[in-house]
Amino acid sequence: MSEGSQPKVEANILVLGAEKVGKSALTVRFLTRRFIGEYGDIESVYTHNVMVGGRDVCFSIWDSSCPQAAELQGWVSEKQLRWADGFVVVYSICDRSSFHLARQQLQRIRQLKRRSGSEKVPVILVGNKRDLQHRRAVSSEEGRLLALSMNSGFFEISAAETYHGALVVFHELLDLVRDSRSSGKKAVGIRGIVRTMSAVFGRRRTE
Ligand SMILES: Nc1nc2c(ncn2[C@@H]2O[C@H](COP(=O)(O)OP(=O)(O)OP(=O)(O)O)[C@@H](O)[C@H]2O)c(=O)[nH]1
Repeated sequence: MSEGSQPKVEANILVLGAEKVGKSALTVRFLTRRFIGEYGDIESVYTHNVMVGGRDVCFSIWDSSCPQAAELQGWVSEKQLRWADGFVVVYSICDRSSFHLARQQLQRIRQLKRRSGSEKVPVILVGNKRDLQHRRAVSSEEGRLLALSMNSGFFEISAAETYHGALVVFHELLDLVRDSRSSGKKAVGIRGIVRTMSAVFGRRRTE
């Protein structure tokens, strides 16, 4: 099939994280290649059509706003979880409390996704504001270890400094989403084969 006639890839991406970590800055940088500086607190879903690796991809990106109430800070709603194919969990390397919140959100995503039977969950942990080294409060090692423990991807970027960091995060997440879809199909395929085999052999044993 020529590349042109391949169906468009759709990916719903939920961007999570504490207040002021740079969720909007990361999202807008990916959408527009630009860093604006100040963003409204409005929660938005953006659609972004782009070619990735020769494929037509439609990203829907939900730039979530962090719940105000402290007890809901680590909250990820079932609606958000059902909507999202992949997750970007953002913290600021200058803000330890945002790193702890990221851990809570990663745990909640895995817990809820496991309950729904999803083994592989496409998630990227992002340590933002890497340009503020003099104010660093979370080491790269801590970020890498948290990502490893949660079986998620990991990048330290600066949405303020470059477009490339944002690009890599969303493209890597797209790969994880496509991998999880293909392994999901394989799993169904394998389950289907096992069911057929057991139906055939099972029937023979009882005949
Ligand atoms: N130095 C630096 N500042 C950043 C970076 N990314 C975002 N900021 C600043 O951090 C502040 C918050 O950025 P936002 O993108 O609004 O953060 P947010 O997580 O969407 O914030 P809420 O919508 O309140 O949850 C703004 O003043 C941005 O200019 C970065 O990479 N480096």
